[in-house]
Amino acid sequence: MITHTFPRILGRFCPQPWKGFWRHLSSMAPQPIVISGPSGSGKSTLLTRLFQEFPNCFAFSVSHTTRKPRKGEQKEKDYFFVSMEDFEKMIKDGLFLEHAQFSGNRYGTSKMAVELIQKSGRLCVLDVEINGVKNIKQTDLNAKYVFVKPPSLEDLRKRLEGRGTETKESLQKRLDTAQEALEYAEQPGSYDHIIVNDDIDAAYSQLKSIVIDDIKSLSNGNA
Ligand SMILES: Nc1ncnc2c1ncn2[C@@H]1O[C@H](COP(=O)(O)OP(=O)(O)OP(=O)(O)O)[C@@H](O)[C@H]1O
Repeated sequence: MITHTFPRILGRFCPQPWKGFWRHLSSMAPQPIVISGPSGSGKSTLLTRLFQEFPNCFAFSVSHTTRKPRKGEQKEKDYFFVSMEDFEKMIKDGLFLEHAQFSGNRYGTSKMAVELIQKSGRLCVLDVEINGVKNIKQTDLNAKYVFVKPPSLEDLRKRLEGRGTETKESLQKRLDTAQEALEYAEQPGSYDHIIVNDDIDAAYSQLKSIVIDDIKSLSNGNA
């Protein structure tokens, strides 16, 4: 029931980009949502549903990277492409919320990227792995931390196999990493909300209840 009535009520209030004008000081902006969980726990499935139900309300922050743009990638839409020298200067100046290195390239989420979204009148979503969560917690970003938990490691294995994206090695690597993420999530205070993604509809209702006040506050800011 809730699933069917919410979109009708809130769809009217969500800001359109052309209407969007940030009327609050950034300190009054809705909290960014940091979502984390083992690969295959269902983050993308849940977020896709949320973004579809509330179009123009959410946006992912754009990361900085030192890797070269791939064909079709757009500057400042897919990534902020920067040199290694500039990236390292940004680290030194404390401009990143979190950053990491993969295959010789650096990737990071800057404070500016989050602020740009807040100024556009959308709720910023950061989909990050466990180290990203730990790093962001060291900063002054006032975020909501949400963990998406699979019902069990066995379910997680089945889902990853069912998704058909993994080799035997990458599947095992993801399951090992999952164990670490689950242990961290069990520590008191690690997350504000833990969603057990057993039944997808129930998990989605829970996610929606976590962000619904923020969606309403966007509506008020743009009314
Ligand atoms: N509650 C659920 N019941 C059964 N299958 C599910 C459920 N939630 C998600 N799935 C399926 O599990 C698989 C993994 O989900 P998804 O790709 O959303 O995970 P993810 O956490 O975003 O992973 P990654 O971090 O690797 O992108 C998908 O095939 C999805 O359809």
